[in-house]
Amino acid sequence: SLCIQLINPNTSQAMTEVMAQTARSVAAPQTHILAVCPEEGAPSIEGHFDEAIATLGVLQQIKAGRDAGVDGHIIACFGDPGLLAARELARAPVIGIAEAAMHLATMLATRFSIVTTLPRTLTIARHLLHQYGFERHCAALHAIDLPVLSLEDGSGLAQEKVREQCIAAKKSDGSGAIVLGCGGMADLAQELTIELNIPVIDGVSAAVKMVESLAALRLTTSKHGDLDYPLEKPLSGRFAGLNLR
Ligand SMILES: NC(=O)NC1=NC(=O)NC1=O
Repeated sequence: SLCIQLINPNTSQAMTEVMAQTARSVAAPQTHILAVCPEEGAPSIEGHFDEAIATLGVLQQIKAGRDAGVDGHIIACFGDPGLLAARELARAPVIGIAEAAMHLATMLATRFSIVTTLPRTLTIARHLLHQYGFERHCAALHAIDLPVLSLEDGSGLAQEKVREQCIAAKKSDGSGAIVLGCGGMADLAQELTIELNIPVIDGVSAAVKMVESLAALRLTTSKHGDLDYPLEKPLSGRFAGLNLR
């Protein structure tokens, strides 16, 4: 059996639960989802500053998962915060939900659109497209202009805005698939795929299946070169716990 550590980099338990439920709904029968979030940090991640704060918590969770011997780690925030640092620390695969969703979209359509939360996080999504080499595959990016935690306020307003933006994107962007740009949207993808009749992709689900695939192929994070374990040095104070030895 497989154990996949699902890390919500923000500290909102409700969002962790939404992702965990979606992850478990697509996981293979023998796959266990261990859903965690940092003990301290930001309740939502909505910019470069929040991502910097969240990265320490992500690394602490990666270390804990590594010590627990998990078979893979998922960074479940659309900025993929700390992804490469996490890959240095980890032995098992580390998948970010943005890269996972983007990869799947490129296998299903020649162009995809992204629907995310606040306009200021569009820049972060653009940076990831550049980093992953998907700029030419992304036709357009849209924001619902609501904060991340509006997805958890129970009003359904954010969910309706996501739906409206997806419908508009399908009509206007000339893209054949849509990537949902927030971990908190994980539970919306399947219904929207049916209603819009195009692939609407959630990165949490995509990442679960990618970790399962990599595990089945016995492929793990390369430790040759820049993703080798961090050089050993006396980390001090709150960072001491990140020493691998
Ligand atoms: N673009 C985003 O909404 N990123 C996110 N912030 C969070 O706290 N979780 C996300 O997925």
